[in-house]
Amino acid sequence: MKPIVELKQLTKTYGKSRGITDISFSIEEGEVFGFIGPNGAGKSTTIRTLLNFVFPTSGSASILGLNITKDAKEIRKHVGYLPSEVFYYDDMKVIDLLNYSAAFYGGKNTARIAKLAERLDLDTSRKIEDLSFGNRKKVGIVQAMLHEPKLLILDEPTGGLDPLMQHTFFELLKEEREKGTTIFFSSHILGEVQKMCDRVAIIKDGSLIKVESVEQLLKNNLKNITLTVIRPDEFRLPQLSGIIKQETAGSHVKLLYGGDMKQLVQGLAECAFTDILIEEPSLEEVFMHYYEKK
Ligand SMILES: Nc1ncnc2c1ncn2[C@@H]1O[C@H](COP(=O)(O)OP(=O)(O)OP(=O)(O)O)[C@@H](O)[C@H]1O
Repeated sequence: MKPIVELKQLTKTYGKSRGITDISFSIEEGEVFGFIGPNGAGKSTTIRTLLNFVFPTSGSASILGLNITKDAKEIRKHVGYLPSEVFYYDDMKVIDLLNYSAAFYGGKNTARIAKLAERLDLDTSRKIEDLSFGNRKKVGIVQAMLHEPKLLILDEPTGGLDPLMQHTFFELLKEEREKGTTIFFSSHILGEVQKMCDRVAIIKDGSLIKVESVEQLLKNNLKNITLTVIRPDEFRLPQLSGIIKQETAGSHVKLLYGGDMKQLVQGLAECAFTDILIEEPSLEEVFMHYYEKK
């Protein structure tokens, strides 16, 4: 299958300030692809570079086989973009802004606008200046989706939406996915990524740490192990390379373990403990492991 988005060593520096360095990954058609990283990691910079709002310092990227700098105008026609912060001309009515956006894509899309607004409970007759932050976000969502783009790029899409609206929003995304739309969204909320995405790229300090399927990330053989011990202060674990983290809380010794299970069992055979609990770590713990590793 041909990638719909492809980044090759994409780098963007802002003067002396680091933006992103050597980012390479690709997104296949029809995928829901998550882009996750802590604040300042470089998610928005990557997205803004892809959409030609800022110019890459080096490297290249393509969307739908088109070059992000040379063919930016053509790319815009097929992409729906929701920025992390939405700014509008305040004295415009919502419906006028949305009609104006539809005209930009060469259509009217009246029925689609009305349907999306209804789903999101957005009153399009109101002036933008009268809208709350969350309602402005809804305007951005309708704007991104109204021309039924092949690719949706959403930068922190749920910020400002209440939980009920987040649910509706994800339902909308699922419907888009079923239609074959490719979705690329950045987030720092792990639950969202786990729920929605096929694959995920993890970014930290401007560099890509990992690209992995959500399923594989959770299967990465990391285990949470809790040992109940009789004398915590006297308890000594054997030196095992798979022990990533160890902490003692009361009579419990907790390990994050990522090594060979047989070695662990053999090592523990010498230890004094009364109970053992082996659990899958949460996606959050898996991510923290990657964030902390570099
Ligand atoms: N216009 C700019 N001028 C200078 N430096 C910038 C600019 N925009 C971003 N940066 C820097 O680039 C790095 C990446 O920032 P970016 O906003 O892309 O991160 P992010 O992952 O989107 O973070 P957040 O979740 O906080 O939005 C940061 O070090 C940031 O300070």
